[in-house]
Amino acid sequence: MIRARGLTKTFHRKNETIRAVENIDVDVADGELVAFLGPNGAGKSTTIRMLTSLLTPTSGTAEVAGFDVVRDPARVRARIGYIGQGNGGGYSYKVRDELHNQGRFYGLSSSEYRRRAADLVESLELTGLGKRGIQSLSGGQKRRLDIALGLMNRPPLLFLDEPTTGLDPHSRANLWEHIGALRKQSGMTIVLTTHYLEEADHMAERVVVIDHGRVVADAPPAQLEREYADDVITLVACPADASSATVSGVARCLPPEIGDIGVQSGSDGSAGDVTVTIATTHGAERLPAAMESLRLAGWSIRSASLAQASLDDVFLNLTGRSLREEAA
Ligand SMILES: Nc1ncnc2c1ncn2[C@@H]1O[C@H](COP(=O)(O)OP(=O)(O)OP(=O)(O)O)[C@@H](O)[C@H]1O
Repeated sequence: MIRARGLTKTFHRKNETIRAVENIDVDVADGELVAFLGPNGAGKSTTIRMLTSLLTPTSGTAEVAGFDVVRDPARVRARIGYIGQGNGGGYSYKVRDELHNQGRFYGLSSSEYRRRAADLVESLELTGLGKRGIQSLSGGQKRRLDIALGLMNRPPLLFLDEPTTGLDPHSRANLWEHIGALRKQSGMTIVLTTHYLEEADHMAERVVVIDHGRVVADAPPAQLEREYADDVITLVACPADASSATVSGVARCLPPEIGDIGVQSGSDGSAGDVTVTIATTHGAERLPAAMESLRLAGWSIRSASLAQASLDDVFLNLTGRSLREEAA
């Protein structure tokens, strides 16, 4: 669906040169859901705007839905839906009129756009709102209307630029349910931008991490977490058998291949405890083995916890900065 090579966009403002996107290669297969993840100003929207033919690349090439974005922008636009960051509907218009107008812009016949609008109103839970002015809709309803507008032409490829930013958690979950259902119905390919880590983690099949205009990683979220971050097991133990359990021996009783082991005397609860941390891959599988090894060495386990690697850890390890903190 998408094949971009060396995509670059440089803006010139007064005496300033802004390298918004530098040399991005990206491929998206038919039916995939890919998230572009990165902090504010990373270049996500600029990339999407080049892929949707709204911005001309400074250099590089992109084929989208089979057509070159520079040579054949009209054919690209006929095959995509694009939902930008702002709400697309005109505020003084009514929901149904906006949908019908969108259908007209795409050259659908009157019966076609009426049928399509009715279907989308139903599947995006906008039933009963057709005659409502757009300004009176809630944030979640407005965003669902945006998606309906982007889908009027039945595009095989949908671009969503921060679809859930500004929505409360309930509306975000609800929007995702709708996107998931539409995807199931139509097998649509989706490319979205987000800085919500959980969203990229749970919804996307592949995450393209973008920082300072460059792709710094591109893989399924689980693979990124395996390759660029560790799970951390924390065990708090106390000696069950004082004769064999020594603080200095605690690391030795764990198999060395389990991961990077740290040992500290004491815990929040008691100075007689020992706190063991293990940075490792596949933490969930290794946790029981670590507990068993400690038990066999004469420790009794007071508590065990597992912090699984997240996309924020991935971002931190790749860039030295926390995406979560930057977003906050
Ligand atoms: N039209 C423009 N003129 C000048 N600079 C621009 C223009 N559009 C974007 N930029 C700059 O390019 C860089 C990338 O911006 P872009 O909007 O692509 O980032 P983003 O990752 O989408 O950020 P956000 O998450 O905040 O939307 C930023 O430094 C931005 O200020």
